Amino acid sequence: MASATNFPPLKNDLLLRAARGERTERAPVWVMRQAGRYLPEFRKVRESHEFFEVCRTPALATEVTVQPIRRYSGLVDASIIFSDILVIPQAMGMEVLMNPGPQFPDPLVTPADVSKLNKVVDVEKELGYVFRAITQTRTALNGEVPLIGFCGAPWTLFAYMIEGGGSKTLQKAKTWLFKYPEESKALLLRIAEVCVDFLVGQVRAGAQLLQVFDSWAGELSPYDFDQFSYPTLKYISTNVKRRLAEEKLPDTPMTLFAKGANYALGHLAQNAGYDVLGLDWVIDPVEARRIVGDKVALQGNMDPNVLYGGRDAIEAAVKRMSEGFRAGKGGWIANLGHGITPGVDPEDLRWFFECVQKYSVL
Ligand SMILES: Cc1c2[nH]c(c1CCC(=O)O)Cc1[nH]c(c(CCC(=O)O)c1C)Cc1[nH]c(c(CCC(=O)O)c1C)Cc1[nH]c(c(C)c1CCC(=O)O)C2
Repeated sequence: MASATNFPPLKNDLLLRAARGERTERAPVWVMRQAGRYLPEFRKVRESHEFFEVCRTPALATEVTVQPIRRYSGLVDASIIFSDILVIPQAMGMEVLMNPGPQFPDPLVTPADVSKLNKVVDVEKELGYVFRAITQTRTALNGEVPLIGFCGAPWTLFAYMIEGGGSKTLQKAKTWLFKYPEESKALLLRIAEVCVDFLVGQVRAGAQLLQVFDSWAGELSPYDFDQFSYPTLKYISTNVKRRLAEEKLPDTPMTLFAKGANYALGHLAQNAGYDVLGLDWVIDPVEARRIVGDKVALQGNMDPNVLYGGRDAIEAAVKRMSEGFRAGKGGWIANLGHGITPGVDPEDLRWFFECVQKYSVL
């Protein structure tokens, strides 16, 4: 396997220091989905290339990953590789379309359908294009900011694979959990194994921080999260860290964004094995810090819709968020509480970055 070394030296390590729990001089800032449709330069690339074509073509993935770094040069402190969480179901043998949301023409209906998935997933073969995109992007970034790699969490991917796309109730995926708990746990573990190989490969290719997106964690009761999602999240952090050490790869900080699972914050901080917990906007920063103690860094958590409220609203929200996170101990990475949406004016996002730079100073 290709091992990427000798990248340009990193000039801005705020993100990595905050992820390790340091109270940095100001908060590093980036936003989830920062490479996306709110940017005209992204829409331009998408005019002539399908979504998954961009993911699979390292030169295009590099270009769109770097777009927000170029536009907001000096204001944004991290890049995240352009890809999607659904590349894992694809690697496992499922077809996924994006039109405009995700759609699986042949979702898993009953546990018998699991036999249709690839028995063994060779991530180098199936997802090598992500690794090549990471290596190219890391070179193109020229050390300006660190590069984040990511994957979807097993529960969220399981839900997509069974629902066949987005869903309001997750009725089909939950039917599996409650009707076929053992088969569900076995499939969740299979997905987790692919996540581990995929994340380790991303570090080998040049990713400097890893984020796991459990976007649908909040749909589970605390008990069911503990039964079905938590064990796979723990499995991922334990095995990624073990493998990185064994393979003498850099010890890489890991972020867990378990959206809506604020009921589990204390437990996750104590036991899940992640360096950073991502927060949605439904929890107050001071309260979140009180719950997690100084065990982890926190990331988040402005409501993405504040970006539609105009400059004064953005400034007031950033000021309040900064005061909350900076009042407590530990590291803080400023971000939104979920992805930025397509209708945001890029100049309003610039203002958000400027406000973070102003108000997060210690
Ligand atoms: C659930 C989920 C998905 N994908 C992802 C998640 C977890 C985060 C979350 O909860 O939002 C993660 C993701 N998707 C994308 C990234 C790229 C990196 C970045 O954050 O800039 C990342 C980290 C690109 C994308 N992934 C997608 C787009 C838009 C598609 C397009 O370009 O036409 C982008 C930029 C498509 C996508 N992909 C997915 C959905 C539901 C959709 C359609 C809805 C939407 O557009 O927001 C699945």
